Amino acid sequence: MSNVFDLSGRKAVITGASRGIGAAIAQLFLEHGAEVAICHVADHQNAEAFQNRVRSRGLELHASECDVSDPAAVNRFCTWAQERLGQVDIVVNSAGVGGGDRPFAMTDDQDWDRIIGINLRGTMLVTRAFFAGMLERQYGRVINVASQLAYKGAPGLAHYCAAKAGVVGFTRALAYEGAPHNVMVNAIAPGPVDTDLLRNHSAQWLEAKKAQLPVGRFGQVDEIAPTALLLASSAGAFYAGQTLSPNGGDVML
Ligand SMILES: NC(=O)C1=CN([C@@H]2O[C@H](COP(=O)(O)OP(=O)(O)OC[C@H]3O[C@@H](n4cnc5c(N)ncnc54)[C@H](O)[C@@H]3O)[C@@H](O)[C@H]2O)C=CC1
Ligand SMILES: CC(C)c1ccc(C(=O)O)c(O)c1O
Repeated sequence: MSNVFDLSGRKAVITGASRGIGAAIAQLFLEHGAEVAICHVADHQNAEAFQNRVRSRGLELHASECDVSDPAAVNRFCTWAQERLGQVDIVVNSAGVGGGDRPFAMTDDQDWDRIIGINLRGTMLVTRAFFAGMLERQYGRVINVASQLAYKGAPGLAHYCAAKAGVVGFTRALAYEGAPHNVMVNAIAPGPVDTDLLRNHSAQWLEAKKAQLPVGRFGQVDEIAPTALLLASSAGAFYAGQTLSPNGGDVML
């Protein structure tokens, strides 16, 4: 019987995947037969531990450092990934940073540029490095990790919410260019997920956040990764320009 979630023979690049949501997606893709290259920033310990875990199961994970907001670093990383994988079929833009819960009036241009640079510009840079090749080969999947805060907004996170809303818009626009060529561009907009990024917030912030959630708890990374597998595999072949929200019912569209 065919497995519509099978990724055998597929080559995937996943940014921000030394830990958290990106790592869970990389793990699931490997388990479904994909060859995977990841990047991270200054997180060698987690990246190596992840590689060792994968190797102990007889699989191989390519990992490198790359700041996705730096065009030169992105070019080097994308060339490096293609040397290891060959033609890349799937790109998952998961690299992201939060805003530190700082009121807008206290932020400066540097804060804004950093958050937009990594979350939005980084998504664009990495996608652009692979998009033309996907169009040429008439096959590709781009999966952008946004956030439900793109819809909800949140105090102290104006730059982050703007960046993630930008990712949703970028996803829709690019889907029009990709879909006629079987290059499907979609996004995932999770609710709050228990990762280092979320744990950066104060205990008080986290308690208040949890109390707002219909399910009364944060998501786990393994509850987000299957949505990426759906969008990456033949099971998701008819999705274009969509933003799917595994969010425990916090935002219902
Ligand atoms: N944790 C959450 O509650 C939610 C997270 N998200 C999004 O999910 C994505 C993943 O977040 P988490 O796994 O929670 O974060 P995390 O902090 O656990 O992992 C972040 C990953 O991104 C990498 N990274 C950070 N800056 C980078 C840069 N400049 N270039 C390349 N890689 C970089 C880190 O090295 C790490 O591998 C982000 O885009 C985030 O905005 C969306 C909704 C909710
Ligand atoms: C960790 C980031 C800043 C974050 C925090 C909270 C939510 C949420 O309440 O939905 C998110 O979606 C996030 O991306």
